[in-house]
Amino acid sequence: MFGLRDAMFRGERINTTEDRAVLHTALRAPRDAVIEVDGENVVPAVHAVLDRMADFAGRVRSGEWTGHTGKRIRTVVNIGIGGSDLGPAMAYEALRAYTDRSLAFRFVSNVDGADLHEATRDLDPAETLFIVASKTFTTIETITNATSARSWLLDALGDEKAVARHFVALSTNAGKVTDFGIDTANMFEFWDWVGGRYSFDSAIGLSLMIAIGPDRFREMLDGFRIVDEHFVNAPADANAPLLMGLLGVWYNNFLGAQSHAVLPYSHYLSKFTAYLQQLDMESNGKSVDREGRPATWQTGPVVWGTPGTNGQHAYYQLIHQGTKLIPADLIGFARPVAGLSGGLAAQHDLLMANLFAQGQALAFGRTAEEVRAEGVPEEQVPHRTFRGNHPTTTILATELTPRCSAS
Ligand SMILES: O=P(O)(O)OC[C@H]1O[C@](O)(CO)[C@@H](O)[C@@H]1O
Repeated sequence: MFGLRDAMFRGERINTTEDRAVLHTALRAPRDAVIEVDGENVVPAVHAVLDRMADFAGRVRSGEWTGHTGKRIRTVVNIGIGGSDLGPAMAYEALRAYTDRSLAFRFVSNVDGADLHEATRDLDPAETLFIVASKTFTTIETITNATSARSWLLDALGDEKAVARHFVALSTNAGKVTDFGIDTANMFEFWDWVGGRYSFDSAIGLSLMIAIGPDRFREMLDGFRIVDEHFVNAPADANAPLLMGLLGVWYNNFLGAQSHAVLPYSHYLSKFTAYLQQLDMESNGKSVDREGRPATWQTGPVVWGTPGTNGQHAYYQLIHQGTKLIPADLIGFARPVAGLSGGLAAQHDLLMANLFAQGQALAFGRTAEEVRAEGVPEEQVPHRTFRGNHPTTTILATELTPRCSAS
């Protein structure tokens, strides 16, 4: 495992089926780092794109970048799917408290025309910027939605030249971007060594950078880097990514768990589990090993969950009292986000009390004796008993900030 980890950080082609490096970690490397792919240091190119993104994001945020008619951009619509949607959409929600509230952001992914319709029906085309996010620029959903968005814009503005002010592309494929009709001057590139599901701190994060600003975006990259360095340097028995991975192997293969619940006690993390589903299930959705031989072990669980406390009133019953073993991660923050005040900030204590109570109940359950001691009639005792001993991990941070969100 450590050998593969180190090969990954060195930029070796550990993705053997696509013969590629797996180097999303280079996206958050400091300016003076040297990370080579095929003998070329990729860090200067990473920072050149980050600088271009920062310049563009700054101009949209300040109003200097206007639409074709000279109106200020008011809404940014990201069109993408999979990693080109889930990452920026999740991070935008997570960091909403840090976003420029004078701008609106929408994320369109589904090829169902209703998605684009609902995202644009109340918008003024002259004030709308579309970001077409696609690593390959061949994905049918994204190209279809981008084509429809261009028609929507041109129907209103009636001039092909408007496309240059209202469309930018995020991609590795300059040829396809040009074929689509977006000038490569309006393209922010990334590279084939960035896997789609790991891409939101590449150019794919442009919508997020416009929302939170370049400085906050860089703080987020710092958070990623802290975890990268921890993963490389921490000893095995204190290495959080390693331990969490091993716990997954343990639950799945030795305790027979079929799924893994991720339960954030933060409304801002409402899209976190959906993002993790791609990260984990697209990565581990395999039934052969690296050499193509049938796997004789469980490769990955079904990842699922929604924010607490909503789930408590829906499916927690099955976690506590059902017949299945469902390991769970409970995620919470000591402080509410800065934007909350008064009674709404005070509700944070109630939220966190729920998290701690759930962790306790899942671990220790409620024995028949405890239930009887509460005066529950004997015939009700089996129905009120919780067996406990459900594996959980409680992940606590001080506050949901850009740096912390990446960790
Ligand atoms: O960014 P693209 O090339 O449009 O791909 C979108 C998504 O499709 C996939 O390739 C798989 O369907 C994902 O890995 C990727 O995130």
